[in-house]
Amino acid sequence: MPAVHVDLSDRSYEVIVENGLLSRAGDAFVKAGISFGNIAVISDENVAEFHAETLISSLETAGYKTSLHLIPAGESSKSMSHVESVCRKMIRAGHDRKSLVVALGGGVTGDLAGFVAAIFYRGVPFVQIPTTIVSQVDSSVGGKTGVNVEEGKNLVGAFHQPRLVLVDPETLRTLPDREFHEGFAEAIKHAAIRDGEMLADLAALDAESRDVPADLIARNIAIKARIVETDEFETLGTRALLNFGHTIGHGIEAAVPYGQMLHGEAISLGLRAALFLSQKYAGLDAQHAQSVLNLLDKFHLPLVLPDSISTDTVLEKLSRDKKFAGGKIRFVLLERPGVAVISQTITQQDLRDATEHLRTPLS
Ligand SMILES: NC(=O)c1ccc[n+]([C@@H]2O[C@H](COP(=O)([O-])OP(=O)(O)OC[C@H]3O[C@@H](n4cnc5c(N)ncnc54)[C@H](O)[C@@H]3O)[C@@H](O)[C@H]2O)c1
Ligand SMILES: O=C(O)C(=O)C[C@@H](O)[C@H](O)[C@H](O)COP(=O)(O)O
Ligand SMILES: [Zn+2]
Repeated sequence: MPAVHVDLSDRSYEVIVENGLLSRAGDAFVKAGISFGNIAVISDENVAEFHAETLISSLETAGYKTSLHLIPAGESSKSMSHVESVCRKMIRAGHDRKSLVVALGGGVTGDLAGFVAAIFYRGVPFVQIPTTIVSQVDSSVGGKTGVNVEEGKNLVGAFHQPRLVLVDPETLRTLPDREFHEGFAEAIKHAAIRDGEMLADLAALDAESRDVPADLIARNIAIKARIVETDEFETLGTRALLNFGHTIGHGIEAAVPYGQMLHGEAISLGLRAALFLSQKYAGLDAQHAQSVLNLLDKFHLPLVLPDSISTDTVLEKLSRDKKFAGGKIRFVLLERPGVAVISQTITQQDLRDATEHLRTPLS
């Protein structure tokens, strides 16, 4: 049973990765010492249809009292208005500062439910039960919670670590193909910045099989956990490495109505742009850049920016990126597989050139 300990002093927690874990969630809660009797399960309409009953019956069998709160599926639900509506429904269902929030779903549900937990009655604990590749390899760990606004991605939120993360890879079986493949952009990101060997393992993986090895998920979580442990609140800079591909990626994701381009799809484009600048400024050789592009392509991820998305809009959306300080952006570049660095010298013109580069067909 792979498990990853996330060591953050009094905010430390376990991430357990195990096939079939959803139906044993109640026991896992008891084992983890979760004593809050009143649980608000937050999920989206798609995920709830497949997985809410299994979770709720396991929690209730273990003695927990639950209520279920649904948001519509998709990125446009990651908004302040849905945060308010979920909070108000939880109050009406009798939840208070002694309640626990459980996020059952992908990154949208996890980010929103985590933010609800951060502010509900000024803060209650929460547990992540991720059901997409994005959320299992990335978003359920690390404590970044929040919502999007019209002006840009994730611009309102809070750091709030979960108490426990339960990953059941079998839940991936019900995920549609597009949503399954998009998540590999984050795994490829982790491999690129910290684990060159994982690039080869991902290249050897059957991109169409839903039997995603628990070990592969756990390796991704461990990469993220080790980085988060060094810089939980992204004040020192090391955590920004996890933003590889996200500067232009977030600009693209926010340049179209939320949900039109999935997070992993936008990050795939953002990774191509970052590889372009890495070749120019960080000495990344063309062969290594091409191997990352081939991997993104293998998981059917987009690599060419549609003409309908204007470079000016992408640049305007990314101008509010949280990594801008004093007019300079911390931009993540790859030197070689497994080794990423943060540059402070990327200019507006570089960002424009890299976005324009995305219009060229792959060589
Ligand atoms: N907090 C972080 O560190 C972090 C990291 C990465 C991404 N994110 C955020 O995560 C979000 C993207 O997450 P996502 O890609 O998981 O999107 P998502 O949560 O919208 O899930 C994608 C789609 O799959 C459906 N779905 C989810 N699990 C399912 C299942 N098991 N079976 C059937 N359908 C299922 C959902 O209903 C949705 O329609 C973005 O908002 C991104 O900014 C956050
Ligand atoms: O956890 C992090 O740190 C990450 O950067 C992980 C990213 O995959 C994720 O998309 C995150 O939400 C981006 O963070 P942001 O601070 O740029 O919004
Ligand atoms: Zn991401």
